[in-house]
Amino acid sequence: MATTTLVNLSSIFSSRLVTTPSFSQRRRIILVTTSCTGGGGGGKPTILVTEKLGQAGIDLLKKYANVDCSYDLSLEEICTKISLCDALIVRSGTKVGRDVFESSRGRLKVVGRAGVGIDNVDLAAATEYGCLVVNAPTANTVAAAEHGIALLTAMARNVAQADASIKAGKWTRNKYIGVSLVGKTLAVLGFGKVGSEVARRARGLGMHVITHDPYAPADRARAIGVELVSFEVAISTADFISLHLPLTAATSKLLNDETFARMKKGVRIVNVARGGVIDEEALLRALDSGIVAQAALDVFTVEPPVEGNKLVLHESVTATPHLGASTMEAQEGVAIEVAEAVIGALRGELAATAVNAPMVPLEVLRELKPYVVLAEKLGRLAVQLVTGGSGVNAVKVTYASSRDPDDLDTRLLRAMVIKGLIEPISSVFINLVNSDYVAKQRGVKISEERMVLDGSPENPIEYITVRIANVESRFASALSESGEIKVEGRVKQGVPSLTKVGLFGVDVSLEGSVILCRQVDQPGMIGRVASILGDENVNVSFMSVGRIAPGKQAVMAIGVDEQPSKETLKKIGDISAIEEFVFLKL
Ligand SMILES: NC(=O)C1=CN([C@@H]2O[C@H](COP(=O)(O)OP(=O)(O)OC[C@H]3O[C@@H](n4cnc5c(N)ncnc54)[C@H](O)[C@@H]3O)[C@@H](O)[C@H]2O)C=CC1
Ligand SMILES: O=C(O)C(=O)COP(=O)(O)O
Repeated sequence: MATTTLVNLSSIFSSRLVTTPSFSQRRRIILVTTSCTGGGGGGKPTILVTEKLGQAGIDLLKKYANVDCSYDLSLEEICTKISLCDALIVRSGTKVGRDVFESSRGRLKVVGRAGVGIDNVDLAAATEYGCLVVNAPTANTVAAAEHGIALLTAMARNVAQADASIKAGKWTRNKYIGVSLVGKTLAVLGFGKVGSEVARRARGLGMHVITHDPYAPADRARAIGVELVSFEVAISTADFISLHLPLTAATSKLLNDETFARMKKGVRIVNVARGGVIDEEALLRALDSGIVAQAALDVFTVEPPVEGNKLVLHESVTATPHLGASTMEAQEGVAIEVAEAVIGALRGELAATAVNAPMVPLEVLRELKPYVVLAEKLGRLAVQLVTGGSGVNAVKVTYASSRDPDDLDTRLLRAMVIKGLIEPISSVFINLVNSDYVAKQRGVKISEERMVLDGSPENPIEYITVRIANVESRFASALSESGEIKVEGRVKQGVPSLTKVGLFGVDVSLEGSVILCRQVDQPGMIGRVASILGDENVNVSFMSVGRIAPGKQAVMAIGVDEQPSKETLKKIGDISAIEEFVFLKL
C-alpha cells in the first residue's frame, strides 16, 4: 500500500486559524481544531462594523457574536477598539492598514470586506499577523453594472448638468443637447462580472458592443453578441469606453496621455471600476483639448477627492461618490455574503471568498516549498505569454515524478499554478482555500496529469509543465507542436528553474524577471545582449541558449534583476538576428 509522504492538506482545510501574540508566532498561522469563543464577554466573539452594513447581515452577525456598529471612527479610535475584537467588517471607506493589525495584538482573526475591491486592506500585513481577509465578490455585480449604465445614459443626455441648471432657476434647453446611444460603439474594457453585465445591458440599448479582455472566454462574449477585440481596436474605434478592470500594476493609469491620443475625437468615458485606472491629470487635459467630450466617474484615485478637484468640478464630467454598489438590494446581498463568510471563518470553516493566503506551517511546506514557488512562477510566466484567442480557459498541468501518484498530493501545487495564472490579470487574491473556486468562477478548467517516471523517488517531482490551449502567444516560440503555450520547469539544487519554452530547452532560474529572445543561432549573441543590458546597469543573473540544431533558431533566456527601460528593450529587439522577444515579470 502506498504511504503518504506529503502532509495531508485536508487537515489544513478543516482547521481553524488563530494567532498567538509572541512575535515569532505572530507571523504564522497556528491551526487548531477547537471552535472560536472569542475573547469578549459572554463567550461570544466580538465583531466591529465600521461602515453601514445591510440589516440582514447585522441580524445574522448578532445571532453569533457581540456586534459593535461604530461608524465614522478615526484610525486612532479603530486601533483602540480593535484589541477587543475578533472580527472587523468594512466597506471601501475604512483603511485597514498595518497599524490596525498591530494594535489588535493577535486578537483580530478575520477582516470582512462587504464588497469586491480590497485595495483599502493591507493584505500583506493581514497575512503576516495571521488574519484572514474575506470579501463579498458577487452580490454587488448587478448594482455596479446598473450604475455604469446610469452614468452612461445620464452623461449622454447631460442629466446632472441640466438638473443643476434647472434647480438654479434656469430653463436652458439649447445648451443641453445630448448624443444618442443607439448604433454607437461601446468598448467595455474588462469583461468580468461587472463588464459582461454592462455589455449585456448596452446591447439592449441598441449599442454595438466590443470588449477587450485578453483573459475572457470568447464564447461568453459571443453568447451575448459582443465582439472581443484588441486593446488598440477597442480604444480607437469606440464612441464610448466603459472601464471594468481591477486596479493592478498592469492597469494602473491605463488611460493616459498616450492612449487618449489614440482615441476617436469626442469619445466619452465611464469609470465605475477604480480611479487609478485613469491618469486623472491626463483625463483633464483630454477633456480640455476635446479628445474626450465627456466623462462620468464614480471612482477616484483619492477618495473622497480633495476639495476643488478639477475633474469633479469640470462642466463635462458627471461625478458620483463611489455609489456603484449602493443599492438596497446589493447592500443587503453583500451584508449577508460577508456576514456568512466572517462567521464561517470564526468557526474555522472553509472560506470560499478568502482573499489572503493563510500561511501553511513550515513543516508542511518544507518538502514542497521550492515546487510551490515553481508552480506559481510557471503559471505567471504562461499567462504573460498570452495575447489573444479564446481566453485562458483550458490549462493543463503535468507533474512528472517517480513517486507513486498516491504519494503526491498536488492540491497545493495546483492552487499555486492557479494563483500564478489568475492574480496578474484580476483583482482576486488566490490561496489554497479559494483557488479552485476562483478558477471555476472564471471558466478556467485546470486538468492535471501525472507522468510516472522510472527511478528513485528522492525528489517529489522531477518537472512541472503548464500548457494553455486555444490562445495566441505574444512569443510564437512558446507554442508547442500542438499549438499550446507550453512552459516547463524543474527545481535544481533547491532553485526553481525554467527549463523549456515551447520546443526550446533553456535553463534559467526563476527569480527577478526574464527576457526571452528567439534568434538565428550564431556566435556572439549573448555578448551583444549582455552589453546592451550592462550599459544600463541591468544586472543579468543568468543566460542560457536553447537551440533546435546548430546554426538554426535558438531561444535565449536572460534572467534580469530589474526591469530594463523601454529603450533598452527596443535596442535588444533591433538586433537584426533577433526575430522576436518578450519581457516577463516573475
Ligand atoms: N464602483 C463600485 O462601487 C464598484 C466597483 N467595482 C470594481 O469594478 C471592477 C470589476 O469588478 P468585477 O467585474 O467584479 O471583477 P472581475 O475580476 O470579475 O473582472 C475583471 C476583469 O478584468 C479583466 N482584466 C484584467 N486585466 C485586464 C487588462 N489589462 N485588460 C483587459 N482586461 C483585464 C479580467 O480578465 C476580468 O475578466 C473592480 O475594479 C471592482 O473593484 C466592483 C463593484 C462595485
Ligand atoms: O465592491 C467594490 O469593489 C466597491 O467598489 C464598492 O465599494 P463600497 O462597498 O460601496 O464602499
